[in-house]
Amino acid sequence: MAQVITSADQIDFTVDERPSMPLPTEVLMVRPLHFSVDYVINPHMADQVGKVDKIEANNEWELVRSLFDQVGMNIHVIEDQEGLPDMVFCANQSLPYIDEDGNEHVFMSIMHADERKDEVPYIEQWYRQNGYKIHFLDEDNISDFEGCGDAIWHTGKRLLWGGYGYRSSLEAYETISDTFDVPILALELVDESFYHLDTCFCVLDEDTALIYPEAFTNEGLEMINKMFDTVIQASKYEAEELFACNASCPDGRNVIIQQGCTDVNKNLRDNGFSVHEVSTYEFLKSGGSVFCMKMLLW
Ligand SMILES: NC(=O)NCCC[C@H](N)C(=O)O
Repeated sequence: MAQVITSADQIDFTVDERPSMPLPTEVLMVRPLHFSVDYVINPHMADQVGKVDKIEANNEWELVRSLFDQVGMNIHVIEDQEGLPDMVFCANQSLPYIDEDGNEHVFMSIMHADERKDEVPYIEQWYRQNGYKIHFLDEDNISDFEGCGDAIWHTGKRLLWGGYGYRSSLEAYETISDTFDVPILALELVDESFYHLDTCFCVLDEDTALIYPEAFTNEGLEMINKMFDTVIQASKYEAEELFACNASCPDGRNVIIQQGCTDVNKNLRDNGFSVHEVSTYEFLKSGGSVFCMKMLLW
């Protein structure tokens, strides 16, 4: 039965009580040969049309890839497509899941912007080739859902966080919760610079999150504070200009993050995390950084 939770008083379990889910071991990445800013679908892209340095972008992408490799993840690479300049952001076209019997499932996204809709079948093809059970949302009743841009697994737990408001609809989470049989803690996003949950919320381990508080409602903040023992807060500068919260911590220990997030990085180290900085400046021009440049899988 679907359980979509929108306020702290509806949460009738603790994180410890949720069944465990294996940590991801695999990473899917899309090589950005055709990456550019060709249109404006989020505030970060304004004034950046035509301004991507493609060679630099490829160098940055290689360094992101090598960091995931260094922290022990297995990497799978597919090629992007001409005419789909945002395909590199492969957190967005799907939401994968591993069930208690070890079967792999995926929900395919309904992209909010027309410009990105054609990315989804290419990613779907990869899942098909790799034996996933593929699920679809009902496009007649659900207007949009942008995968792990908005739907983020609680590290090591059968528990999902779901952002909504700009790119994903709250209704999508009913179907997902029902199909995957997991509760979903739904967080409304209220600042368009933080248009995906992964721009303002990063689960670091079972007990720790990194957030930009101003992107949420009070109800949302109460849920976050109820479920995490430690909540690290990013400043407006590090969150908005450097995408600090778009970091990735695939193993609950190593954090891969845009270069220069000085205050956040100190906080991460003080809390026992290993910090790996990387430049994603070319991708920031499009409104993305480390987290959205990959998909974590099992
Ligand atoms: N934050 C993410 O998960 N993805 C970044 C997507 C950037 C892309 N230009 C977009 O606006 O959809």
